Amino acid sequence: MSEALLKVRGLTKHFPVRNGFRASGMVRAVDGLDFDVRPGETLGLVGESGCGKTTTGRMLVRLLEPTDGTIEFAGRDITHARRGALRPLRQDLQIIFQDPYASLNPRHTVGRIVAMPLQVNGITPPGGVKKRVQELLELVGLNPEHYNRYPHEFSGGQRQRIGIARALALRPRLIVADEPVSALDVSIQAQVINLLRDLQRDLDLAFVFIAHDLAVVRHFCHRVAVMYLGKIVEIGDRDDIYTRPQHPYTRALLSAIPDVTTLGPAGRIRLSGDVPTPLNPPSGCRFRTRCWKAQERCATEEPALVARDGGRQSTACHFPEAGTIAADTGENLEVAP
Ligand SMILES: Nc1ncnc2c1ncn2[C@@H]1O[C@H](COP(=O)(O)OP(=O)(O)OP(=O)(O)O)[C@@H](O)[C@H]1O
Repeated sequence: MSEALLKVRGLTKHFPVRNGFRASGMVRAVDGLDFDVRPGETLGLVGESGCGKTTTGRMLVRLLEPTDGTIEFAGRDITHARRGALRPLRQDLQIIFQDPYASLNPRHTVGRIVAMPLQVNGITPPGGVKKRVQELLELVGLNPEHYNRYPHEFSGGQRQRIGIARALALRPRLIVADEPVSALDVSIQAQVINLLRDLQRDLDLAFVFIAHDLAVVRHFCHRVAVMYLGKIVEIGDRDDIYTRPQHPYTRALLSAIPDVTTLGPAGRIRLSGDVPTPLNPPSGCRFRTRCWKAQERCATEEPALVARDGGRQSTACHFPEAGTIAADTGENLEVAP
């Protein structure tokens, strides 16, 4: 098994909440994440809105300063890398944002947008910047002749392709893709996902793929980490997570996918109540206030991520589920080309 490209340990982000000038509390957005990503691998980060996915992604590419924990990339501790040290890092580590409308400067041509990372990093590729940008446009399925056009002249899917071309300009080794298709029509989503998959194969890219849509994650990711209220509650190989989820929350999330109809005897699991506030998360297991299996111990003892199945799957639950999901969930979840 190859060495981890990205190694995250105890990664934490707390945002202070102010009442006027006084700090009145902490939003515990991300609270002690541990995970690795190997070269060429895609790790899916899934969970409901507000569980800390975007905050995690932004810390990974150092757009946000972690409160605690460490981020190691290619054997280097980059947790608190300063501006000068970040420059070479930016080449290896890129981000694609959710909103292809907001993430492209409307006053710049496509050529200028895609060339920006090259120029900021003072890189002149052989053959020149224009040639490289046109190659990149071609690589993501856009017409290189559109070099001088503006973002508003493109559809949503095409704009996301422009964002992908920009992320690829420096030949990164890892891309954090933050909900890259959720703002797009379903038919376009499949095209962009297939593009990312092709690029991954051809360029040996690693991805941290942030999404709330479990069907998309299944199609694209090798491993999956399920987050709830700032914590990873379960992480493992994709097929294990989808067919043998052990954490009640993972089972509930999976049961909400329309095609997963026979989730054991329970069928569709409807979680009661709202996600508690990260300002004051529940003691013990954070999921316990919505968990049908919760017992006294869950309120007092925080469950650790415990590896099972020879380390392929780890679950943070005092009373994990056993057994396989009966449904053949694979085929129905294919994203059409
Ligand atoms: N700058 C900030 N200041 C205070 N709280 C913040 C800040 N950024 C995020 N949060 C809070 O941190 C928590 C996690 O937010 P985050 O955006 O990371 O979640 P998410 O899982 O990506 O959700 P979504 O899918 O809606 O983007 C939320 O409660 C959010 O309100």
